Amino acid sequence: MSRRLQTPDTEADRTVRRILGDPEVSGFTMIAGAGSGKTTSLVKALDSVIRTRGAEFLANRRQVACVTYTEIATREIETDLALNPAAHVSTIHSFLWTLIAPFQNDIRAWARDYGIHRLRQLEAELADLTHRTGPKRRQELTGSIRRLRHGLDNIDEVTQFRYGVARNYAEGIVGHDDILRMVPELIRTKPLLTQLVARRFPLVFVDESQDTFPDVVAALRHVAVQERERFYLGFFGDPMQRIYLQGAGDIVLEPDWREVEKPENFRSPRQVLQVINAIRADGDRLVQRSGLSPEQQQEGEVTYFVFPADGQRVERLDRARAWLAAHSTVGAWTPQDGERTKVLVITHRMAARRLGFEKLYDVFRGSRLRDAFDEGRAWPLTPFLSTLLPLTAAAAGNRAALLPMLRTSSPRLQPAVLAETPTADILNELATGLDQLQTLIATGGPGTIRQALALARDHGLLTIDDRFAPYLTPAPPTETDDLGETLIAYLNCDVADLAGYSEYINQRSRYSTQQGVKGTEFPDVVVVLDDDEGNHFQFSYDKLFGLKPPSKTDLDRQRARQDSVIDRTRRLLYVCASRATEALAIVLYAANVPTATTALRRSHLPHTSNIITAETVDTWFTTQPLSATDLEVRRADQA
Ligand SMILES: Nc1ncnc2c1ncn2[C@@H]1O[C@H](COP(=O)(O)OP(=O)(O)OP(=O)(O)O)[C@@H](O)[C@H]1O
Repeated sequence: MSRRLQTPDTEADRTVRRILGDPEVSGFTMIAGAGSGKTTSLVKALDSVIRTRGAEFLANRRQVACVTYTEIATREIETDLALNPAAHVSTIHSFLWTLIAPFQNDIRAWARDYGIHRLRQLEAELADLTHRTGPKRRQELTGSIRRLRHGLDNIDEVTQFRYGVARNYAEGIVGHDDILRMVPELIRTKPLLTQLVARRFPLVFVDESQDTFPDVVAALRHVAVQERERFYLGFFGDPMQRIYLQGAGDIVLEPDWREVEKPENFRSPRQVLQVINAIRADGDRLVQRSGLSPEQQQEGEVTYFVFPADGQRVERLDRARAWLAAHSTVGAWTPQDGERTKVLVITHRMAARRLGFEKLYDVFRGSRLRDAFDEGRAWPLTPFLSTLLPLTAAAAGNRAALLPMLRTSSPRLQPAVLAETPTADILNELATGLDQLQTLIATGGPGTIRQALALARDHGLLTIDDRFAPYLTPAPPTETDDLGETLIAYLNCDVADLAGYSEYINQRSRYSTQQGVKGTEFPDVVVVLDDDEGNHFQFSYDKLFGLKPPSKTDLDRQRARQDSVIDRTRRLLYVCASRATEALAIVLYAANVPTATTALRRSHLPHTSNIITAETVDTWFTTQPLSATDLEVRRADQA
């Protein structure tokens, strides 16, 4: 039985089971703090539905749906449920696609309408440009208009629409953003679809509801209201853990929904719980108490470091970890302890340097794809992350997985092509392409990203996004726009660097972004507070600790009780600090160390009486034999 299912039931779990069977209730929200066991309760609720209604669902081709925020969460919950076929666990995009995929004509009609609407918008923008607008924006708009027109001209030829990251109607690809717009809209406007959702998925549970898109929440609410007798909706979330600006935040209850409380915390040791309650005191003031008995709850450990924000950040962080390994009474921190320690960074430079993708980082840092790069969803990287790297990994170790993967990615394995070309020829061509791709990735070198994409396109391993087309020719354009410059620089990078980036984005390295760490937990956590020379506009630890004055916009927003950069940063710190199950280290990089040290001491944060400085760590470090130093930490990271 899974770890989550083995935990003792809480009052909340019993309440959920009771209201799942109550005809007067058609939904609930479980809004509770970090580590309160929301995901655990979600798994238990799924398990309860499977046990009570699983056989009936399977006989009628129905399932209980669980919508998660990340692929990693999907895999975890599926494992907890032993892949039970009565449950459908998926990310929001994939769930929405499951709902709409059978309605190919509706997809075509929607895509045509939306395409025409978007085309008008782009054409109007182009017409409104004045001579003061630079040539780059004009080129970008012209390119978008040309691609969209091409898509609309060919949309009637598409035999089967598929779901991909970037929109390409000519190839039948509906993009990520389209799905988020299209499916909620169709659910709300097509009564038949509303009924079918309820019939196919009589219960839908949504995890991380605070970050779920408001349109999706509204569409599910619409189904709940329209199909009240047949449909049940459960939301699990925590507004204090909202990371994304577009998240739904609080969920307003319908009259027949219930609010299930879960006041305990089962994850944090005593000192860490004091820290996260203190962070939350400046937010919604929710105070958690431990759900464990005094004997079960550990004391834990919290350590603060304040270091200068200079060129020595990475080295100092290594030394801090070595220092912790030598001084900590709780955490391990040492390289030998493998997976125990997670370092949470807000920008990626530190991880990029250590994991060997600094060139990629630099390419995207200056581009408007920067946020998407940070979150692992920049479209130029998608061919590698979602197709080519998994394909080469499967070719090396799990060949049985290859064909199903190629069936999804390869345009040569689509029914229309298969009907005209001998399958053996197609498979040979794909195998040759894969062999060459493996060799290219193993060899690497400048410009191999361009070579790998051209190779994948020529051998039909995947459909290449239209936007690459001008840059994959032997003579790419010399005059181009911002995006073009980013693409050229990206294509000139080394394909071997993508491995480190992929490890990182998929949370398989020792580093993780603070934005991407929700829902997880680790024994020892280092939270790096670094505004990285003030370039990350959504978050600012300097503003949170009063080291930098709020801007006029921040003040206006605060006065209007709107979400400000300070609120967002506080929530980010809350998410990060609450990941530690044993020991927490907070490393603040500051322009002025004495001021930052004083600010930290004066903050509400507990255990700040002994803040470790760079001098303390450096002095200790110089007296250490080499084996205890950062070299060991560095070697373990690279391994
Ligand atoms: N009833 C329980 N008894 C003991 N431990 C529990 C119980 N429920 C959850 N836990 C443990 O507490 C930790 C946090 O649980 P879980 O991840 O479900 O919380 P969460 O509320 O989803 O967390 P977060 O929102 O912070 O990601 C896990 O290690 C889990 O095994």
